[in-house]
Amino acid sequence: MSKTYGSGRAKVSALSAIDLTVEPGTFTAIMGPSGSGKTTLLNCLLGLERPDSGTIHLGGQEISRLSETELAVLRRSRIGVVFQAFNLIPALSAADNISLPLRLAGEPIDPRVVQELATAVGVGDTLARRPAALSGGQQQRVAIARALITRPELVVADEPTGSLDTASAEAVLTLLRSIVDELGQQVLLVTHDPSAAAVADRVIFLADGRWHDEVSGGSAADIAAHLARLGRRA
Ligand SMILES: Nc1ncnc2c1ncn2[C@@H]1O[C@H](COP(=O)(O)OP(=O)(O)OP(=O)(O)O)[C@@H](O)[C@H]1O
Repeated sequence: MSKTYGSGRAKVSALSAIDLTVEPGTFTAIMGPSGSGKTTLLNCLLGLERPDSGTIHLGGQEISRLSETELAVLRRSRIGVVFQAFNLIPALSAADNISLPLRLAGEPIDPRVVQELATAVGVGDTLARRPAALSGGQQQRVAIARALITRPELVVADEPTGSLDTASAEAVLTLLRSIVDELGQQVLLVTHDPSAAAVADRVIFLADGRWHDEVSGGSAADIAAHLARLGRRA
């Protein structure tokens, strides 16, 4: 898959010759220096950007060929997204934030299911509160519950621990790991943090918009050393 921005002298090759298949039940991290194409890759996967050429597969389906309407349905029902900045709606309670994707899809909301999911991610006793009355770690757990409420095949997490203290970050990573191990869903994590990436089964390194290489089962130290070599190259 390739993606170019601009034209003529302003042309930037954001991604070149990337062929990515994210397998069910796996945890994949994407790393790379600033400008290496991580956000572009996520945006293509979410259907927010279209690759110029090539393919993206999700669960055996080629999503790069879907229409805008099909992509909107895909984003609403088959992919859950977690951002660094939580992106919760301030005026809504935690419970209403969690159930928002169902409401937007016009699907019925079962308060017991919301309660069960909130309890599973560790915010079962804060459902009536608005985001401002929650800690950063609690807000991210609410955001993860919101990402999971439609039972998506894929959860995409873009620097989900970037705004959290170390203890909350570790708790969120453990939670993301359990989504893969216990629920069998797949997680794709974009991170600059080698200790976050070490939670993944497989770490893909991008450099200059290209798939550079990958490491499976590496420790945080292995991943940091790899990233440092890439950074020196860039
Ligand atoms: N909308 C755009 N128009 C033009 N160029 C863009 C656009 N979006 C990204 N780029 C360029 O594409 C390349 C890849 O950018 P991208 O944001 O995907 O990198 P990244 O790895 O996510 O970086 P960071 O870690 O800093 O967020 C960069 O050279 C960037 O300047």
